[in-house]
Amino acid sequence: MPSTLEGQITMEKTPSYFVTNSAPKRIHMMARDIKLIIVVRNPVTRAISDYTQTLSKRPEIPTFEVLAFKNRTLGLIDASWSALRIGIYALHLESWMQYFPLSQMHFVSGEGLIVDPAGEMAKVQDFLGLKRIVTDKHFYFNKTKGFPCLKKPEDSSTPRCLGKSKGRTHPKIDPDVIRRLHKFYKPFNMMFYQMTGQNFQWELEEDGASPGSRD
Ligand SMILES: Nc1ncnc2c1ncn2[C@@H]1O[C@H](COP(=O)(O)OS(=O)(=O)O)[C@@H](OP(=O)(O)O)[C@H]1O
Repeated sequence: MPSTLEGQITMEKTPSYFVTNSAPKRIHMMARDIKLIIVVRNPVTRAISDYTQTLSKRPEIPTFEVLAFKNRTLGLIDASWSALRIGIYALHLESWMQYFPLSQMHFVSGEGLIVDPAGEMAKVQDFLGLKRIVTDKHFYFNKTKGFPCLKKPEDSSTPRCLGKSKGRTHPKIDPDVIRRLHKFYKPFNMMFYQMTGQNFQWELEEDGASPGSRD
């Protein structure tokens, strides 16, 4: 990682740190005053997105419905399947809270990032103590992509959307499985809202009408 000069902030992005048990202690040893940004979305949609990504690389894997259960008849969810385990945010956050105060953490709503990217970016910039440089002016909604894109990135004069692997169409999942997963996550989500003091309102999405969700 390059040295950070006066007036610069060094950023590092590794989504898997949030769910790596050893990460909080190691990061605390490296820089205890670090600021942590965690992007979270409805864990059910997150799991389907995760599965979609794996499926694109390994089309032979079993269906989502098969992988999600230890025993489907008994309704026993396989919480050890990484696509599902990652979404138990309260569990992962607990390890971080043993080393870092909440004031050093900022939670970005994945849904908010799609419906109001400038609003989420304003909160990120405030958290980092930066001027609100990135605003509404920087985004436009790309109808073909179905997501917001950057009007004009720093290094180019043409608009830029995220790549093809972001915002892929998800496979259709059995609605009963979706319902069971919502039920499974509900207590963990409640715990997460309590721990963060933020209500992400994922329970309102149980009818499948989540903002930005195409499941
Ligand atoms: N602007 C914009 N354009 C495209 N996609 C967007 C955008 N904002 C948020 N998203 C959502 O980001 C999801 C992919 O994020 P990932 O967590 O897989 O990214 S990463 O692997 O951590 O880089 C991706 O999930 P999928 O829809 O499942 O592909 C999107 O829903």
